[in-house]
Amino acid sequence: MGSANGLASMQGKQPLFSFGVISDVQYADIPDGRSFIGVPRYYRHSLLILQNAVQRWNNHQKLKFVMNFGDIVDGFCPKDQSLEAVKKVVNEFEKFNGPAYHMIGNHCLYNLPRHMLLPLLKISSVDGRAYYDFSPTPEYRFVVLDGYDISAIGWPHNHPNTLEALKFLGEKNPNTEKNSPAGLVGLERRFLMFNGAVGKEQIKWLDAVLQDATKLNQKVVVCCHVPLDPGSASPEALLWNCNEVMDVIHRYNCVKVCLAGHDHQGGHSIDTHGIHHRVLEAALECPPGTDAFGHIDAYDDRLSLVGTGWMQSTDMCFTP
Ligand SMILES: Nc1ccn([C@@H]2O[C@H](COP(=O)(O)OP(=O)(O)OC[C@H](O)CO)[C@@H](O)[C@H]2O)c(=O)n1
Repeated sequence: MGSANGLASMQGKQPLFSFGVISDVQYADIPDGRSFIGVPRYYRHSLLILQNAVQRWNNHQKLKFVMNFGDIVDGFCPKDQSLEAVKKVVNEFEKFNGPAYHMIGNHCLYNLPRHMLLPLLKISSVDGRAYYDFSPTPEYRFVVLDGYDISAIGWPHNHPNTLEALKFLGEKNPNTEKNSPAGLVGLERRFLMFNGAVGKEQIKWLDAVLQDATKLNQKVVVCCHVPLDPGSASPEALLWNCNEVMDVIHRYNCVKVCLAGHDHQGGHSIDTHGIHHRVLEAALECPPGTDAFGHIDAYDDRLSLVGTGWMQSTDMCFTP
C-alpha cells in the first residue's frame, strides 16, 4: 500500500507544482472478469476509483492538472455502449477543477476510432495523431507520446500506419494470433498487436521538442501509455521501438522522468542515463474497497509520487 509520507514532504519544501495521476481505468458496465492470464478485473468498480480520485484531487486544492495514462474503457465494453462509456469516464475527469490531459491506450482504440476518440479526449489533432506537449511552469515541459502511432488498431484498415504495423508484426511475430508472444524470447516478446510504435514523424517532433526544452533549460517528463524501459515493465508491455525512442531521449539531458501505464502491476527503474521510469498501477485490477491513484509533487530536483492504495509512493530524484 502507498504511503503519503514522501521524502520531499518530510523535508517540508514546497513543490513547484503538483498534478494528479491515474491509469488503466478500463471501465465497462459489465460483470467482473479476468485478464488473459487470469488476473481479476473489476470493470464497474474502476469508475468508483476514478470518482474517489477526482474527489481527493479537488480536496487537495493545489493540483494544477491531472494526467490520465490511457485505457479509459475496456475492450470488453459492448460496442454499442462504447461511445456512452467513453463519455461517462471523460465526464468524471471533467469534474476535476482544472485541466485533464489524456493519452490513448489500446483499449481506447478497441472501442472507438481515432477520429471519434480524440475530440472526446480534447486532444487536438488534424490528422489523427495523438502526441502533444505542454509546459505547466517555465521550469518543466511535459511530452505526451502516441504509442499507437504505428499500430494495427485504431486506424482505418487501409491506412498506411495500419499497413506498416501489420508488415512489422508479420516480420517480428510468427504466431497467427498476433497478441500471442509464444516462441518469442526476451525483449522480442513486445512484438504483440496490443502494443505499437512511435512513427518517424513523431520521432522527429520529439527530437525538436527536446532540443527546444534544452535551450529553455526545462526539465522534461515524457508520458506514454506504453512503457519505454525494460527494467520498469514486463517485455510483453513495451513499446515496439522503445530503444529508438530512448536513443533520442538519451541524446539530451533534459528528460528526467518517463511515466507510463499499460503494465497493470506497475514498476519503477532507473536507466543507464539516470532517467526514472515509473509505470503506474492500474485502477482496473483493484479489488472493491481498494484504490490506485495519486498525485505527483514536482520539485527542482525530483518528482515525488504520493500514491493512494495500490499505487506505490515513489521519490524520483535527479540532477537538476
Ligand atoms: N498472451 C496474451 C495476452 C493478451 N491477449 C489478448 O490481447 C488483448 C489485450 O490484452 P489485455 O490484457 O486486455 O491488454 P491490457 O492493455 O489490458 O494489458 C496489457 C498487458 O498487461 C501488458 O503486459 C486481449 O484481447 C487479450 O485477450 C492474448 O491474446 N494473448
